[in-house]
Amino acid sequence: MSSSSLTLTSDPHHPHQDYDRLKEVKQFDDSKLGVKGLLDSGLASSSSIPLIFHHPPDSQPGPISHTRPTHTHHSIPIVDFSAPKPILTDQITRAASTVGFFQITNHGIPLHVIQRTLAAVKSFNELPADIKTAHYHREMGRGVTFSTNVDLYQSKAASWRDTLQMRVSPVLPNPSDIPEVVREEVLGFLSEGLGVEEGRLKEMTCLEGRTMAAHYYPYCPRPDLTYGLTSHTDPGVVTVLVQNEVVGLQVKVGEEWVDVELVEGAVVINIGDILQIISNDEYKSVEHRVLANPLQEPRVSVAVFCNPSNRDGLFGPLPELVSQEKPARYRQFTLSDYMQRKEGKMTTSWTDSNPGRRFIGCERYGQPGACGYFNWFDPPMCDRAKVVIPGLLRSLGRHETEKTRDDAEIKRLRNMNNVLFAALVATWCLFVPCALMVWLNK
Ligand SMILES: O=C(O)CCC(=O)C(=O)O
Ligand SMILES: [Fe+2]
Repeated sequence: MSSSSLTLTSDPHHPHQDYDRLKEVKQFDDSKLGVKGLLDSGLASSSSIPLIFHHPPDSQPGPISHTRPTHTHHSIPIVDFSAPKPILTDQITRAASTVGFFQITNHGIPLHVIQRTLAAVKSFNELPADIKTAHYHREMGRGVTFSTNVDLYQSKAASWRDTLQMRVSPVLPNPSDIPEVVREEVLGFLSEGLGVEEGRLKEMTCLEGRTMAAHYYPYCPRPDLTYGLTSHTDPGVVTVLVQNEVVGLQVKVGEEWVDVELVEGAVVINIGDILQIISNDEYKSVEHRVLANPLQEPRVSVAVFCNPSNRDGLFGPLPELVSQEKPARYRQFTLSDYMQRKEGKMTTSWTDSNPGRRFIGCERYGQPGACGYFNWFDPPMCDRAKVVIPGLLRSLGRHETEKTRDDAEIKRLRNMNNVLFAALVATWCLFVPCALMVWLNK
């Protein structure tokens, strides 16, 4: 679909009589324009953005100051990585067990590497629309997706952001993938801060499943109505993030939303849900969000999520952190179960147009009241497979019906056989004594 044939409702007071949100979300997604394309095609004006991006009035951010950061009672700790080890362990442990976020400086990653990475993400998002649309899809099984909001069909309102997501482990496509060194060291400190062996988290494959999300937050004409990224916690072990010079990331500390201050060259680290569980609640996975960008300059960030790569092993609070005074707060779970619960259930489609193609969707997808989350896991099927597979399935179905009919017939004949045999036996039982009597009476 081209931008000229895309019409999206904008006015919240006069929505089109038959405004169908899911239909408009799908039209927008099928257009493959992304938020940046929407903006460039003039489908969002200085005073309005499409209704699919409007968050419910009670959760809208309201007026946003162009001169943030705002002053709050709290701030996100900045840890100087060149400090002596005991100080580092203390600072990182303290941050991880309170606000769940910290920034590190003097980590040894050259500033130009960070800047180059962010510049590459910006350039990709600013490529001509026809080149970018070729990359736009949300099939997670391919390892790379580019789309507006990974949870576009799951959330109640879309957010003003396009994301390129990549699985970067076990094979790292780019050897200069920045945050690795830091990530390894930081995990070492976090293990030590927990009082467990330095390599403990690494041993549990906590570092090995890595996904990178490169976010692009273009200028939003109505940042008071929508978000760049809604409030969430990260599901994994830790997230390592670099951001450009446009603010927007906020962390919830108590009842306050605290801006993550811009520190040139710093790397932001936050604790994810799995580390909170493994640490038996010593470390905190804290809610954070990104405000829609009110500035002409786009906000760019690159996050690397570290997850255990062993999806079928059991995870839970480390035994050395469980005691009578501090019993286990969580039971053991496998990562597959955990992710399915978080993301939705993997199901295989058997429709004629997508026979055998797997998708991830919320339970009861398509039924009234269900969440509407749907994501193909497998790539699209070729036309020949769409003809051949349903044909084979129909033929299999026919054979199964015939087999069921044959089985029923065999059963009927067996029963009849049994009846006849019983009749034969009965006849013989009557005939033999009769014949014997006749013979004896002779
Ligand atoms: O863009 C950002 O600064 C935050 C990204 C984030 O929180 C995420 O991808 O989970
Ligand atoms: Fe996050």
